[in-house]
Amino acid sequence: MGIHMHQMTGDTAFRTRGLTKVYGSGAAAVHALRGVDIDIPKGEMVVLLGPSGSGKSTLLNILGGLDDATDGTAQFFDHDLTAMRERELTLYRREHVGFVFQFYNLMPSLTAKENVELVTEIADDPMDAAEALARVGLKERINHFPAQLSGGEQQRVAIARAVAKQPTVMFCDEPTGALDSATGRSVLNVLQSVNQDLGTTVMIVTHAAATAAMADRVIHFADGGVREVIRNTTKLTADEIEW
Ligand SMILES: Nc1ncnc2c1ncn2[C@@H]1O[C@H](COP(=O)(O)OP(=O)(O)OP(=O)(O)O)[C@@H](O)[C@H]1O
Repeated sequence: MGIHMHQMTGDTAFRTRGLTKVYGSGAAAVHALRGVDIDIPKGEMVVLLGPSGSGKSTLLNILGGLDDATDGTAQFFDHDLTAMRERELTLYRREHVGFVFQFYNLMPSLTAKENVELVTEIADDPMDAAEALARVGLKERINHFPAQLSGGEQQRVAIARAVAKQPTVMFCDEPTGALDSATGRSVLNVLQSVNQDLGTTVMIVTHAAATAAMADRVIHFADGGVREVIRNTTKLTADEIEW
């Protein structure tokens, strides 16, 4: 496989087979993933639900190239993530992946625009930082520092930062976990528009079960495995879901 992965053949963004993750060993071993088989078509909005400790974040971290698997395979289009070395995973993350976490991870000493520019400066074909911030509704706030922004606004800066690199996929781990319901709704609205307008595949791990109504596909996790996958025939908008 080449260093650059611009060629992405097929319509399946992710395919895992027997994906297994064991942390530690011996008596202390934790089986976080016990043989996960999933297929995620490109362009979908996917929501992962399940009890605490069921393996959702572990799956997201492996698909995002942040962690390695113990066994099994995880394909990103026709590239095998589980066969990649650290350097290839770094390039995969840089070129294709946007991350959004519960706690926004913004640099406090940088403005909203500068926080986004941290990413656009190293991306291949980035969106203009101001444009990314306008897309998440922060046109008037680009020169504010994180401490001058609300939680929801800070999360939208984090989303703008992820979106600005024009990633193939966005992984969001509890993106609304620290937000009240109205603010959470505005963040989901932004993620929905990224998925619909830019065609970005979006995967959201959440404890907010109502979010499932926005998804194309809902994956229910339990005990390190997939318990059920539901495909929604109709989707609600972020404004329509009930919290
Ligand atoms: N770095 C690690 N070292 C050891 N065990 C870990 C590590 N990361 C996760 N685990 C364990 O793996 C299991 C799965 O954790 P994971 O974070 O994937 O679950 P989750 O479904 O995302 O949970 P939550 O909803 O609480 O975030 C848990 O038992 C957890 O304690």
